[in-house]
Amino acid sequence: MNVRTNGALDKAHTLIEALPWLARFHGATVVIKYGGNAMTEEHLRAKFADDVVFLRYAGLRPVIVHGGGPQIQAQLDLQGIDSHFVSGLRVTTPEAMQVVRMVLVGQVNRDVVGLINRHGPFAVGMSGEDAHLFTAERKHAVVDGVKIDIGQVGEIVRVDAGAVQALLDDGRIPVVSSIARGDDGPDDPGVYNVNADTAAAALAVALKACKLIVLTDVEGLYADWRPDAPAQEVISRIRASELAELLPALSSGMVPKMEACLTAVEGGVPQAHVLDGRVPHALLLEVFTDEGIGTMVVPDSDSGSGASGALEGRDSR
Ligand SMILES: Nc1ncnc2c1ncn2[C@@H]1O[C@H](COP(=O)(O)OP(=O)(O)O)[C@@H](O)[C@H]1O
Ligand SMILES: CC(=O)N[C@@H](CCC(=O)OP(=O)(O)O)C(=O)O
Repeated sequence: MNVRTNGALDKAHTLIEALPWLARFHGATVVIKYGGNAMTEEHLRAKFADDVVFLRYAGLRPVIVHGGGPQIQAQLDLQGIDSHFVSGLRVTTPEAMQVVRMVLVGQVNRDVVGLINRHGPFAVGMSGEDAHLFTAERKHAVVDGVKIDIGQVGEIVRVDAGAVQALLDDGRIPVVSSIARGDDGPDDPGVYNVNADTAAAALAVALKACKLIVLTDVEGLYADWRPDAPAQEVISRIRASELAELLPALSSGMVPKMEACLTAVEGGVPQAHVLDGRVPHALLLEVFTDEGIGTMVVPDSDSGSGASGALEGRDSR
């Protein structure tokens, strides 16, 4: 066998490794939260779009919910509007809300749609306000047992996924901004800012997705996280009850991310993942390889033994 044949065999092996996953996920809905580095670095942005369109051609039904925290922050800074975070959520004044909505719906959503549509007429953008997709009520943060007003931040109380389902049935890739319409009486400000991880989880539950995948800028959930500490250990698989125990000890952006994974799994989504968006083709590595990558959250009832053969490797990680 020559070197060229070896290379071809490697490629064939890679394709065959994907076979059980292709069979398992054919026709399944996957909700992907797009954010972090994967969203800001040009070469990763192109690979993300390749992966999403690959999933679609492979017979899955991908739905994108995008973030945009850094883009919002840049615009707030430019306009001299003060903003800070409490428990991973942006304190949102009416002035900040206008910027959040403009940046997410008018800028980031358009960018993501354009990126995917380089491959063809797949992506259709929508705000969570459209067709009553997300309805929210005012959310308060609780710090050390004290309730704190964080402005126009919403807690999703209803999801009407009809418009998203219709787009999926039409072969499209819905791209959703995490803005919700308000519906809480006379004080209702009309529109709420929702953390994008939280919005993705709510949509994954409503769509009965087979996976929620959250892309971020770390390898996954670190067992003992400290900023700038080298070589930290990533938790590759965690059950819902173990995660619930760990949640109070988590900090910053990981709080809404892991809460989102827990909400999804407790709401019936069989697997929720946090993946490193800095790794090129992270999505394909998670969905179509035996090992998977990042952190996988599973229900307590998950036995950890796969259906057969190659599935066992990853399902028991
Ligand atoms: N246990 C943990 N494991 C991993 N990252 C953590 C942990 N606790 C806090 N973090 C921080 O959370 C950040 C991810 O949240 P965030 O910056 O909001 O991501 P994104 O922009 O992708 O939504 C990581 O970059 C890291 O600084
Ligand atoms: C309430 C709240 O915090 N909303 C977020 C919405 C965007 C988001 O979640 O973006 P990332 O996923 O990039 O962090 C914000 O205003 O930044």
